[in-house]
Parts: sequence; structure tokens; C-alpha cells
Amino acid sequence: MQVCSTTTDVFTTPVTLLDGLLEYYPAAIEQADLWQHQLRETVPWQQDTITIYGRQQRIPRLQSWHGDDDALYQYSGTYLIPKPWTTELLALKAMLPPFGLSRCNSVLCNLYRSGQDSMGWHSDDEPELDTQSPIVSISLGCERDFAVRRRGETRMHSKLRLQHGSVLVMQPAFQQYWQHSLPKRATVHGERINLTFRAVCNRVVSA
Ligand SMILES: O=C(O)CCC(=O)C(=O)O
Ligand SMILES: [Fe+2]
Repeated sequence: MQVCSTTTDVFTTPVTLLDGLLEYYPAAIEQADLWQHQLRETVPWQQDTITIYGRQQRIPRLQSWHGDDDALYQYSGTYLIPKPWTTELLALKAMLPPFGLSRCNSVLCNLYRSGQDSMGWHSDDEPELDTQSPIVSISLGCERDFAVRRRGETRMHSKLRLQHGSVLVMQPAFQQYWQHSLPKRATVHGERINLTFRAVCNRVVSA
């Protein structure tokens, strides 16, 4: 596992991007190495299957969905039933109100095993997401590019290097106008963990 340097600055001034739709705090999480190690050990990582154009495919990363019992979420054709909060995920969730997320009831954990793991273009605009709350994304481990493009366009607009211990706040309107992805990177050999904390409306969605 790559060891990255940690910082003691909890809040640095955020970098504001795309007219405030993204806020980036490069060094927001103290003891990032420790969090990365603990999450690697305690989250029940698994390689899930999604349905794309009617075909089942294994996703190119490991993931785990955690949250309150009623935080059901449909993600790329799969109903994710939340697993219970772990001690570490609850502790990280408690850090989120200063970033504007006070009603968080779920988190999607992703483990990119190397630069060969990735996430394709998408917006997190599922109807069950609370449109008043941002999504707060914590990155731990190897730096990866977060690519952004306008909805309806195929060309990448810009990219942001997400650092170890950083927090990226995605305002709701970001999902409305932009898509994002985590492209493969041949030069990255180490692991990265990403946690996206979300507010899901508490209702059961029928299949
Ligand atoms: O890994 C990342 O930084 C992005 C993850 C993401 O977009 C998602 O979980 O919806
Ligand atoms: Fe996303």
C-alpha cells in the first residue's frame, strides 16, 4: 500500500470550481494514512455486478454500500440494500456537517485496487437522492484524476487531481449540469479508497 504524507490542517481554504458547484479541500482529513488502513481492513469490499444495456458486468472496482436501514438506493440497475454503519464510517460521517452535509444517511465506499480500476461517466442524480444536500466525497490513498464534462457532451472539460485526505463537495446542481468519471491510469499502481456520503430520501422504491 502506498504511504502518503498526512497533514494537520483540518480546514484549508477550499478551491472553488465550476462557479461553486464543486468545492475542493485538499487536506481536510487528519491521519489519512490511518483511515485508509482501517477502512481497507474493516469495510466488507466486494466486486458487484451491474446491468448495462441488459448485460450483466462486473464493476471495475470493489464497493460497499452502508447506511440507515431505510436508505435504499438504486445504482446502475442494482438495488443496494445498505449494510450497517461501521465504527469508522460513523466517525467520518460525524465530520461532515461543516462541509454542508448534515442529513447524511448513507455512504458508497469504492476501492480502486490500481490504476486499472475506474468509474465511467455518470451523474449522481438518482431520484432518491435528496436534491437539497450535497454529496461529500473523501479520497484516501493514491491520487487519481476526477474528470468532468458537460452533460450532453463527450469531450472532457477539466480534471481535478484528488489528493490523499482530500474532501470534494459536489453541490446538487453539479449533478444536473455535469457528469464525472474516474478514468483508468496506467501509471498508478497503488490503491485508492473513495467514500461518497449522501442523503437519500427515506422511502422504499418498488422494483
Ligand atoms: O472515486 C471517486 O472519486 C468518484 C466516485 C463517484 O463518482 C461515485 O461514487 O459516484
Ligand atoms: Fe459519482
